[in-house]
Amino acid sequence: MHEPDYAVAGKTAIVTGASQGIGRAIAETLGASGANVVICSRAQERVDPVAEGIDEETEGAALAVECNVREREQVEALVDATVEEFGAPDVLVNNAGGEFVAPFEDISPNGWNAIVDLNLNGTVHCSQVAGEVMRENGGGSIVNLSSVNGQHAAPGESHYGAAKAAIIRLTETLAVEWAPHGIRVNCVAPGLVQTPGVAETLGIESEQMPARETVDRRIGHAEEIADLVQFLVSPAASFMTGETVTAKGVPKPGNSMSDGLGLE
Ligand SMILES: CCCCCCCCC/C=C/C(=O)SCCNC(=O)CCNC(=O)[C@H](O)C(C)(C)COP(=O)(O)OP(=O)(O)OC[C@H]1O[C@@H](n2cnc3c(N)ncnc32)[C@H](O)[C@@H]1OP(=O)(O)O
Ligand SMILES: NC(=O)C1=CN([C@@H]2O[C@H](COP(=O)(O)OP(=O)(O)OC[C@H]3O[C@@H](n4cnc5c(N)ncnc54)[C@H](OP(=O)(O)O)[C@@H]3O)[C@@H](O)[C@H]2O)C=CC1
Repeated sequence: MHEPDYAVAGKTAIVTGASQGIGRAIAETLGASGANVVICSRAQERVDPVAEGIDEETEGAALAVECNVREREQVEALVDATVEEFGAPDVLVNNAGGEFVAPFEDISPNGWNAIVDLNLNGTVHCSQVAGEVMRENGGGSIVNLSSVNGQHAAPGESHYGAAKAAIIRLTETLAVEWAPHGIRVNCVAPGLVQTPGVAETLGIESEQMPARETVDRRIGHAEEIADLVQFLVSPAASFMTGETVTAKGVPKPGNSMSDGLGLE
């Protein structure tokens, strides 16, 4: 009888931006399933406790590395540290990302570059550097974090939306280019998920629906994105590459809008 295989035990996974929020949930989920997890953020003291928790409370092992994904040399050091500690990465989750909400006319060149650099170029650096090791090692699996903002327009999200849309096309292109190397590349596009970053950026502090009338779905949990990522990097998703999977919850009862986020 066939049983689905969601196993990641013994795999080596790099998760960027894992000091909190979705990245932390992904790292803890993979660790709980027995993966060796390498996590990074811009501050060593913020990733250390997460790695300690994974080491102490899960089957998996963890290594915490300070790495700003916008800096190519730091990404190279991250991958070097991974290889030294656990061997070649089997999994890369490009989760580090962020934004500020502002009208297009109020975004300075530096502000635009900061968001594109973090979300898009950070994904490029990590994919190129880790991808090289994966190719030499005979394969792997990459998951990129896009957003519903990469699929639909929303006011105040021009820079972030452009970067997250580009990540979707990058996912598709790498899936084609790296298929011969045994590397699957997929993407997840979450709707609104309760994280410290969202609380800070959008001022949403609780499970309550945002005040904005158009947002008609409940806010997601980071673990609901982590479970999807685990599926995508597992053997159960061996027939999937180049896909962007949206996870944005079901519309509230009685809602007649086809897109529950109200984004056009
Ligand atoms: C309900 C809806 C449903 C919406 C439906 C669902 C949508 C989900 C939305 C959630 C998305 C998330 O990603 S939530 C996670 C968000 N978390 C975060 O963003 C926290 C992480 N933030 C950061 O890392 C940073 O603050 C980040 C914004 C990337 C900038 O990094 P830097 O350190 O390089 O940036 P800074 O030096 O601070 O600033 C760089 C430039 O950006 C400008 N800048 C910074 N903040 C600015 C602002 N608010 N307005 C204008 N400009 C700003 C500065 O003035 C600088 O430009 P100059 O003055 O010209 O020099
Ligand atoms: N939450 C949501 O509603 C949604 C989130 N997303 C995407 O999911 C991902 C995670 O979001 P979320 O958990 O909400 O974000 P948070 O802001 O809560 O967490 C962001 C994480 O990224 C790290 N980080 C930020 N900048 C860098 C950098 N330059 N280099 C390395 N690490 C960095 C932060 O750590 P530190 O500060 O310690 O460096 C932190 O661990 C992002 O890509 C986001 O765009 C997409 C759709 C919806």
